[in-house]
Amino acid sequence: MDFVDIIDGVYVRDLRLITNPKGSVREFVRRDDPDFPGFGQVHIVETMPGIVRAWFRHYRQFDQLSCIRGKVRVGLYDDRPDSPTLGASMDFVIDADKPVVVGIPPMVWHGFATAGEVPSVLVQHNNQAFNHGQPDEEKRPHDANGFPIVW
Ligand SMILES: Cc1cn([C@H]2C[C@H](O)[C@@H](COP(=O)(O)OP(=O)(O)O[C@H]3O[C@H](C)C(=O)[C@H](O)[C@H]3O)O2)c(=O)[nH]c1=O
Repeated sequence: MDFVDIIDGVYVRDLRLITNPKGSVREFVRRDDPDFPGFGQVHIVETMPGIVRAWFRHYRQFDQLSCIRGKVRVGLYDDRPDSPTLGASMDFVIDADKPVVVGIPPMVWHGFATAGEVPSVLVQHNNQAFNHGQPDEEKRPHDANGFPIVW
């Protein structure tokens, strides 16, 4: 699942999964990636079945995420007035067994939900550290008006 340009600046890039009798290895983010946005922090997000985490957007922060357990539905919506893909949305499922990295630029609305019956786990790299006093984040309810994706 390699796709780009459905929403300007978003990408979904396949990660190589190396498996052997010991288990598996995958590279997530490298500083020599052509699209490396700079290091901020890495954090892990577990989400229970039936839970929707949406909607969010960041003013300055670039997110990169990958599913490392279970499956996660990802929804993205572009309402940036100056974007060539204004109005576009993406709605797809990522799977720990078919690893991808999803890149989400600042100001693109995004949300996640566990797809399936087991808790999902995302590993997330952001190009800035979470500011506890003043998060670089705007939130809307998952069922807010004006979004083209129904969770
Ligand atoms: C991202 C982040 C969050 N937090 C705190 C802030 C809250 O007190 C708590 C998360 O609470 P909750 O699970 O209600 O969060 P969501 O509203 O689902 O959103 C969070 O998880 C989704 C998946 C997002 O991508 C958001 O960026 C993130 O804020 O962890 C931290 O202490 N450090 C961090 O780096």
